[in-house]
Amino acid sequence: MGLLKQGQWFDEWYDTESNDGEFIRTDAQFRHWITTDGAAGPSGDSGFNAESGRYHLYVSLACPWAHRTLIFRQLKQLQPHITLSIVNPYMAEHGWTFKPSAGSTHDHLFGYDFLHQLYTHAQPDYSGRVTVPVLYDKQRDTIVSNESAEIIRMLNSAFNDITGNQENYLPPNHLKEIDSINARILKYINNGVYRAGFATRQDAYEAAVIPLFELLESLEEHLATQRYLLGAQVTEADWRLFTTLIRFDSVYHGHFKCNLKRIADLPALHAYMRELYQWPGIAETVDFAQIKTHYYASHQMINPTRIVPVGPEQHLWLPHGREQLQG
Ligand SMILES: N[C@@H](CCC(=O)N[C@@H](CS)C(=O)NCC(=O)O)C(=O)O
Repeated sequence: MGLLKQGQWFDEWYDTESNDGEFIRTDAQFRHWITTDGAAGPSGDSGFNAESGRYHLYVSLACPWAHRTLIFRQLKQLQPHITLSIVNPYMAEHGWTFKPSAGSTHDHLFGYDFLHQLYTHAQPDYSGRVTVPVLYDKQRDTIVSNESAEIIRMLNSAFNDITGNQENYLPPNHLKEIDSINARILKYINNGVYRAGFATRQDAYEAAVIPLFELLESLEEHLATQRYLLGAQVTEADWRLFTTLIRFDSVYHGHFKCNLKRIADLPALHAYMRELYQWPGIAETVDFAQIKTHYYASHQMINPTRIVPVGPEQHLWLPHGREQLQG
């Protein structure tokens, strides 16, 4: 684990000491947008037109943020149009690396060994963390975006004319609600598990775990009568929640000490998660071997023996029974 400073790689763990033991996530720095006609998006430069074969996605199968982008590539049938490289799940002194193993690939664009080389290729004096996902433009030879929340919004609509897939996970009449529920889920769940797991003081850990379970319990209640977060239609908010839920029982419960309950103990949430897992094309984006190897083997300060637990047994193909909920 490390970061770049003025284009130089340093092997350093997250600094929590200057923040009272709390893990604070930094903002992604590449914020351009692919649009249908190349017009500038909400941030960044213009000129990133949606085109088949022009863009390349770098992901880790372990990473919940990168997983969002893989899911949207799948849902929006973008596999033939956006090529893919998958980093090795083990992340140590060099950060993310390219070392083909079960499920991981070479860097198909440059043949680099390390993901940080891609960052300095795009910006030689880059300073900051080297994260996945990365959406790369082969034509302009630069990074379009390394912010998953924005990449999935591009994938949701920019390529519609190319794929003919018009499914919209951001229905305009629900946009405000989606943004508002996303913000709570990001703070207390998606990032909450990391704030619990990376905390280096008891109070910082508890300050993350308690509200995490409060929100999970309230979603359990909500999803007992609502099929999806916003009612009858699956939206972006559901997919953003899903990538944390699906990792919960195998890594966040044990490794990150989020252990008041398992998702398997919350019947509505578990059935909801199973429905999303069983959605066409989604189970193939979930790789538990990579997920467990990444977290348990890479975070040596949390798990010094690097032993990867064998369990838990999961029953993700049990019927979800949620068809009867009307929304
Ligand atoms: N804001 C980013 C966060 C991505 C992120 O934190 N990815 C993690 C993997 S799960 C990463 O690459 N971490 C490497 C590091 O922080 O050094 C996004 O959502 O795209």
